[in-house]
Amino acid sequence: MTLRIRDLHQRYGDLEILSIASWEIGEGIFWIQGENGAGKSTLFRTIAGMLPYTGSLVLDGLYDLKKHPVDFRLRINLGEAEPLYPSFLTPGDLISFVAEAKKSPAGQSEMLIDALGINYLQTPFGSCSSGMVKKVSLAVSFLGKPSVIILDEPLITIDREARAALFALIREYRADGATFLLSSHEAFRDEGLDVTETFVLKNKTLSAVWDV
Ligand SMILES: Nc1ncnc2c1ncn2[C@@H]1O[C@H](COP(=O)(O)OP(=O)(O)OP(=O)(O)O)[C@@H](O)[C@H]1O
Repeated sequence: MTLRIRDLHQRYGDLEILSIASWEIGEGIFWIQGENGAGKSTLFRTIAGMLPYTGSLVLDGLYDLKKHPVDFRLRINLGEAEPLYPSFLTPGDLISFVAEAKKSPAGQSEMLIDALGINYLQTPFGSCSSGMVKKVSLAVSFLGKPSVIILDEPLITIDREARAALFALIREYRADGATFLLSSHEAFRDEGLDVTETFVLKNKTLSAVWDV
């Protein structure tokens, strides 16, 4: 079992966004659908250990986020839908910092920088285009040896070449055992991605979708 959720509740103030009694996935590529505001980004941030929650989240059958926060976070990466970084920081700074935190193997940062065409390593984020910021956020979500990579709306703002490079990386990491949770309002059908299962987030919970 790659990821197991039990009795997960997530709220902002008095507003409950998630109430998931039980959800489990093995290895694969999972597409998470949902209308605007359904709570996909909230779900992803919660699974990535970025928001307080009640319930249990277990990765690889071994690491409970509450009991093993460091081991859990080392093995799960999140690429945010609309990433925001301090304007004074450069892509080079961010990539080196995350590479160290994620125990990235030698040469991996350079491979990702090259694959995604990141050519403004020393330009502060404040002067980078939104597509460049997004490419950097995608690059850092592949650093280390993650069991699960969550990509929230990975296709927004990136150009055609970066899109092709992203799908190639997803296929490569999947072949190496990584599991993906992807959200997108666009279908992935034409991209040659073998989606294992599709779920829809609706009424605060996840349900399987059989006929997409
Ligand atoms: N920090 C926050 N504080 C309070 N409410 C929030 C916060 N973040 C999100 N919400 C609310 O929680 C709900 C779920 O938002 P979320 O961004 O998770 O949805 P989403 O499915 O990712 O939407 P979209 O497809 O539009 O990106 C929305 O009603 C949103 O307004």
